[in-house]
Amino acid sequence: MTPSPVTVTVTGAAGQIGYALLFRIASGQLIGPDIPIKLKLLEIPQAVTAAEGTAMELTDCAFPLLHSIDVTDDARQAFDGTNIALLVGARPRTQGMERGDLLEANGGIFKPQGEAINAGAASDVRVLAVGNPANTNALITQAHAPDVPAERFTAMTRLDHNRALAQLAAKLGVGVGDIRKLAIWGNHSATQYPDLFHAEVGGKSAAEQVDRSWLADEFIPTVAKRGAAIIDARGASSAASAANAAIDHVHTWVNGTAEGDWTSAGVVSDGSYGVPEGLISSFPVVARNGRYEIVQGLDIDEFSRERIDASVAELSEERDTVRKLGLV
Ligand SMILES: NC(=O)C1=CN([C@@H]2O[C@H](COP(=O)(O)OP(=O)(O)OC[C@H]3O[C@@H](n4cnc5c(N)ncnc54)[C@H](O)[C@@H]3O)[C@@H](O)[C@H]2O)C=CC1
Ligand SMILES: O=C([O-])CC(=O)C(=O)O
Repeated sequence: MTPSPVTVTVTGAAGQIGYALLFRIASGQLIGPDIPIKLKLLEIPQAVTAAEGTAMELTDCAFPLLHSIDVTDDARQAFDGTNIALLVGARPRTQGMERGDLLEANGGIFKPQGEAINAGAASDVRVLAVGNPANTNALITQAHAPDVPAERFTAMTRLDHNRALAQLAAKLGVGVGDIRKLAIWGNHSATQYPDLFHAEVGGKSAAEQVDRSWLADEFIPTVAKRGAAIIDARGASSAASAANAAIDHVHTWVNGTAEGDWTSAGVVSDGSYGVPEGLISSFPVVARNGRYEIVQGLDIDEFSRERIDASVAELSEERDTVRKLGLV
């Protein structure tokens, strides 16, 4: 028997991540290879025609799993019945814009989307904020969807996680598949903390296999500033790697992490590791029974503590700013 279709909403569908993401979703890579997909694409009015063009190309792929495609500029319609909401469309920072201006502009996008999710999404909805500032955009969305359990709102730090895996694998001359238990903590920003102290390579501590100066002066800044390095090189921000990470995030959420491993995701803090309750911060997480859970009981040394605290302080400041703006 064919499983019933899953409805996936993608915002910012006409953007560069949207173009790298939609074809992979429609081909069955988001959840599983047998599950039909109903796509709902949300764009601003000026970009609806471009999104319709992408929808025409999706049709032309004749993907067996692609059940239907709706394109709209109406958030209520886009999130009606949605099971998985990928919030990609966001207001980018432009010249002269302060952080507060950026948060306010994004509040104008994510608040109505939260309300629309609250009003019409399926009862099992899962939400991933990709658009930056991803953690605080997820928080704003969650604040406006009080009827949806808070744990369903997440922010994407899987790209940072994947970047960290690739950097460590190259350094040690191993495959990314040989690395376990790496973690990104905090904000999806340059303050994030990629943590090797619990990571294992070949069953041994990763931190013990690299020297401290490489870890502190090369690994951490390379991972944390990778987004900016891509913009410098490409003249545009990461798109295919971001789409890939969004696929990974949802696939793991639905299908689970491997035994003895974990991944990284921005999830609502329950106060673990001193991260204020309610902030959407990246943690090491396992996915079990369709839920992301924060890995508990890790020892955090002084080196890690300082860096986690600095990134979490930035998240708290962002929350204070959006509170003052009445957005949460
Ligand atoms: N969390 C992460 O790891 C990463 C996040 N990003 C972020 O993802 C976001 C999207 O990136 P790109 O696709 O490259 O940007 P883009 O500028 O190519 O596309 C964004 C699209 O969003 C649309 N949009 C704007 N407001 C909207 C609204 N209210 N409703 C629906 N659509 C709306 C725009 O019309 C545009 O088509 C950016 O905020 C970027 O900074 C990018 C890479 C990694
Ligand atoms: O800075 C950006 O817009 C892109 C981004 O988040 C990343 O590549 O990590």
